[in-house]
Amino acid sequence: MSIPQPISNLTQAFERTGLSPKNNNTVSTSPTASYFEQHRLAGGRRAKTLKPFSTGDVKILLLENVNQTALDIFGQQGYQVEFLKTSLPEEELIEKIKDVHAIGIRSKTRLTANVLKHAKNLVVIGCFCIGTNQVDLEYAAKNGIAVFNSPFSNSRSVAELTIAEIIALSRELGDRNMELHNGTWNKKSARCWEVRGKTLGIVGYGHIGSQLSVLAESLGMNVLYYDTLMIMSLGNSKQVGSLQELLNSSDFVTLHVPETAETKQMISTPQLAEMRDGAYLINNSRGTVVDLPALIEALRIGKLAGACIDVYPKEPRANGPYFNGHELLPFIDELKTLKNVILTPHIGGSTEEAQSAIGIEVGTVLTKYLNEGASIGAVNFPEVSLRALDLDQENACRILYIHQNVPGVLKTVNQILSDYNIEKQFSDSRGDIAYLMADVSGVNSDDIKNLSAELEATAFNISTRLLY
Ligand SMILES: NC(=O)C1=CN([C@@H]2O[C@H](COP(=O)(O)OP(=O)(O)OC[C@H]3O[C@@H](n4cnc5c(N)ncnc54)[C@H](O)[C@@H]3O)[C@@H](O)[C@H]2O)C=CC1
Ligand SMILES: O=C(O)CCC(=O)C(=O)O
Repeated sequence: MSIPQPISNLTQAFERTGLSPKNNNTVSTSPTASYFEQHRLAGGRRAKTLKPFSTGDVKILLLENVNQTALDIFGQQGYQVEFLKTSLPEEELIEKIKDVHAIGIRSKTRLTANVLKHAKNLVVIGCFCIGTNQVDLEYAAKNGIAVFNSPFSNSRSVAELTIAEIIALSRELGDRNMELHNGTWNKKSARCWEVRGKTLGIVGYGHIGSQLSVLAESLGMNVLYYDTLMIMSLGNSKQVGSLQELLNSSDFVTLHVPETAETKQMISTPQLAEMRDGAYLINNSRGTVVDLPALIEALRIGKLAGACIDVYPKEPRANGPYFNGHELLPFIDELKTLKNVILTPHIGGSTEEAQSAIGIEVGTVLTKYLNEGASIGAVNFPEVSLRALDLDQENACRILYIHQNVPGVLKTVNQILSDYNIEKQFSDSRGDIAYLMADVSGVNSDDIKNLSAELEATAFNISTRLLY
């Protein structure tokens, strides 16, 4: 596995290749030839390599041990990458985010409005995971920062872990393992079951829930699911009309919903009371979805026969002991005293396959956004893309204009562009934000500077980038 180059080495490498930054405060959007080797246009035409309007280099901060595959992609672009294995405390994050153009995180780094307001050069955020609840998506959009995630690259890993946990709970594997590690032989079958013929209740039948449904049926389980949307049942699974119906009818309940206001503590004392006596609960979604003290009580009184928990209301920033007053401690201390409780450190999506696929997926979309402006797949932003300019298109530039979604913008923009030939143009909006991409020909470098200045000066401007 190659180790990311320190920034100083990268700078030297840029100097050798003549791509050295002259001004570190501006965004370079200069992809390397290798990127465009992979991006040929249909019909054998070659995509034109868009060069930066402003000189400088893209600086990317990657936190939380993002996979090597992403580092390789950014490395090929010649971006300056700073890579850290952990997330950062807020003050350090604010310091580091000040001058980066892109940031890559996983589930722990909180990109709040307070952090993002310091990110003056930030163009794009990559969540190298499914969940995006850790980012203030609205604040980011209003400030012209697109956010991308990886919607399904780790879904299978979570589904497989859940299958393993269903069997582990049913056979009390965690306890038998601990006992033998601690010197006790305890061969027992009482209250240990096969999973065949049991009912699995899935809350949230999205990418993970539906994949899990197929795997569970292959083990001979009956599958029920509850979702706020009407979703096609896979195999013999059945959608139920209410959470209560699912809780009443399931031997295992597993949660696969996102963190939202509606899912906060959706499993608390009343819902636990609705579960079957001796049922099991699995939470591999988000820590806020389950009321942990209520779960602890349900386990303590024997209402539930066991639980698996992968996610917690507040999780440690880095690997290692979480003691020293961490919020997790009181919960874990109580959970440790209970039978048949399996605790994992948020590893649902942590497999080599998932992390490598996520690195490639998010690395690629961030690169496309930085280099071409394509926002397809953004979770907080209008989704816009244009086919590339042809290699032989001289004197052309691409305008990326993020603006407030108010009447009169296009009139103003088209007025500014009216002296040039607009090759193609596309615009879309999402809530208060709109994004216009236009390829304009017949422009020289002075025209490009003027266009940029005029667009930035419009009253609706949030962010303007020009690529040529
Ligand atoms: N433990 C881990 O390492 C991982 C955890 N996750 C968590 O799992 C969650 C689910 O992931 P996916 O299946 O990919 O998401 P998804 O978006 O494909 O599916 C979520 C489903 O939940 C449903 N839903 C939303 N609110 C609901 C509610 N109040 N009641 C019932 N259903 C509701 C949605 O309609 C959707 O069908 C993620 O948002 C993430 O927080 C994801 C990956 C790894
Ligand atoms: O692997 C991670 O860091 C987070 C996984 C997760 O929870 C997600 O993908 O939403």
